[in-house]
Amino acid sequence: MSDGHRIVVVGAGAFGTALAAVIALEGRSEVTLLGRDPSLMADLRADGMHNAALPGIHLPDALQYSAEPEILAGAETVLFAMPSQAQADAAAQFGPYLAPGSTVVTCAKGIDRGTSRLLTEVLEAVLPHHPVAVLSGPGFAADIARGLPTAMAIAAADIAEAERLAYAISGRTFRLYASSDRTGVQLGGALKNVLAIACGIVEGMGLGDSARAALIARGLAEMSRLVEALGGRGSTVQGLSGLGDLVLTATSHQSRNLRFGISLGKGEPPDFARGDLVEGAFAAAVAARLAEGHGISMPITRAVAEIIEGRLDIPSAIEQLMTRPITTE
Ligand SMILES: NC(=O)C1=CN([C@@H]2O[C@H](COP(=O)(O)OP(=O)(O)OC[C@H]3O[C@@H](n4cnc5c(N)ncnc54)[C@H](OP(=O)(O)O)[C@@H]3O)[C@@H](O)[C@H]2O)C=CC1
Ligand SMILES: O=C(CO)COP(=O)(O)O
Repeated sequence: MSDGHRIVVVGAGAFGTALAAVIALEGRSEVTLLGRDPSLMADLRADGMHNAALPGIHLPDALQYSAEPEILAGAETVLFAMPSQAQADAAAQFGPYLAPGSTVVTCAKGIDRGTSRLLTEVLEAVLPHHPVAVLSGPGFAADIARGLPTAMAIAAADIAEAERLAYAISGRTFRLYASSDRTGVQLGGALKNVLAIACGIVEGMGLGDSARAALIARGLAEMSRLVEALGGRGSTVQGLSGLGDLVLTATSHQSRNLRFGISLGKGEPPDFARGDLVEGAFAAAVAARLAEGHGISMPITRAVAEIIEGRLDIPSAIEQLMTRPITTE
């Protein structure tokens, strides 16, 4: 039975559809998936399946679909599940329809490229009268939508708000842990994508699993330095968003960021058969710029950014990383 909490998930891609499906499966909150394409939403309603984003996965009967932004007026909580670089536009587009005081949760894993700002800052600038929370952590959309056990983090400035959201969104297969560190939780998601690309390069070049483990551990140190520099808690990235998500995406071929890195490592053009979104390819340069601006060392992130921009070849990047001055851990 629903507790009467109403949630709208905006963005009918893989993650938005999976989140809406898993919330509907539990039935604790009423949930509507809001997409921009009316014909897609009509097809989802008719077929109970999103063949483009989540092929072969049945969506729960309780899930409702809409292409009408007016539906937002009835929601206490709104999840923004579009890509990072679309979050500012989405806030401008959907903001006027939001119910007063409703909470907006960014579910994207990235940093705004145009402004180098965190997504919470981007959303707060456009939606100053709405609390802004962050959902991030390890979980592939297909696993979540299939009802496989998954755990993620949800962060709000007010921990009581994070706990309220965790309860409203969690279910038997999808478990959210509450946090008050929005900076740590969102940077954990954004930066792990950059490190997954690095691990893909290592895999594509056949450099071995030991190199991958070193990247994961040293990458985690980079993450926590940037989190602290931007006012978060370094220890946050030792949790689900950060280490948890890095282990997942640095090792699973389901990850688009890992697959992109593998292509780079093999010297092949990336295979974007379905126009795959590779968030780390946007985040690398922004994170490297932020690190430089704050005077902190993020050599792996910087190398990934320079490789993607074509300013550094992979053998030189490896040489640079391996010949840095010997230091303490
Ligand atoms: N896929 C996954 O396993 C996971 C993804 N994420 C994160 O979720 C985010 C989205 O990824 P994912 O769902 O995979 O991406 P997809 O490419 O599958 O879907 C993105 C969706 O965003 C919609 N969209 C784009 N711009 C806007 C806009 N301005 N307003 C409303 N909707 C918009 C698109 O709608 P349209 O079709 O109308 O253009 C599309 O449906 C990323 O940041 C990703 O890192 C997080 C965890 C897991
Ligand atoms: O963030 C994800 C799982 O937690 C999805 O990773 P990719 O975007 O690399 O596919």
